[in-house]
Amino acid sequence: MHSDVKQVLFTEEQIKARVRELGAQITNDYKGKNILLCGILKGAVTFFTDLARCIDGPVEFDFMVCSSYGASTTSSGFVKIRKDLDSDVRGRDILIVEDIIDTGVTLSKLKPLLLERGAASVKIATLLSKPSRRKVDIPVDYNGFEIPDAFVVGYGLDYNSRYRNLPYIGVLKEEVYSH
Ligand SMILES: O=P(O)(O)OC[C@H]1O[C@H](OP(=O)(O)OP(=O)(O)O)[C@H](O)[C@@H]1O
Ligand SMILES: Nc1nc2[nH]cnc2c(=O)[nH]1
Repeated sequence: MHSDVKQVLFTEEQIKARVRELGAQITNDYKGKNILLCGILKGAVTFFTDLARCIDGPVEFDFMVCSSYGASTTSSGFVKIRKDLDSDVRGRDILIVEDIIDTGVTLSKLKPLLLERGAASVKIATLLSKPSRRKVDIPVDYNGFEIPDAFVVGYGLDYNSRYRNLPYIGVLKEEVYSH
């Protein structure tokens, strides 16, 4: 375990097993469909690549970069698209892939946007969800794990751009924040 981490919430093995379950569920639900898998960079990248390999069926990849302002305090947080999808989404079955849903503001803006653009369907897969932090009610179609209101890192999630490469999900020691 990294010396900055005080507790491992989910081990590499636990994550792998859960991602396999989600992949099987998605495979079953999307039979006969061609999924446009949309990863929200950067945090989702690890989950995205693992989940994609657990889906048995046709999948295309696309990515977005978003940032939100005011999301932690208000449901009317502003979400800026820093990099848009390359694909024309009209008539496509989109599965948005996120690492974590916190306030829900990011997805509450993205989902209607993709539907407005003419997507046939838009569903959401997230590795982690913090329901106690929700400001906007957003239906989550595939959820890896519900977690309490603790700041977690690893498996794509960062603190100050670090720890994304940890293979597990962990809680940082308080002293790491106070420096
Ligand atoms: O539910 P919300 O409160 O809207 O928060 C969730 C968003 O915040 C995180 O991204 P972040 O802005 O940290 O960027 P990153 O993925 O590049 O780390 C996460 O990946 C989601 O996109
Ligand atoms: N890295 C990281 N980003 C977040 N964004 C919202 N909650 C979290 C969290 O617990 N960890």
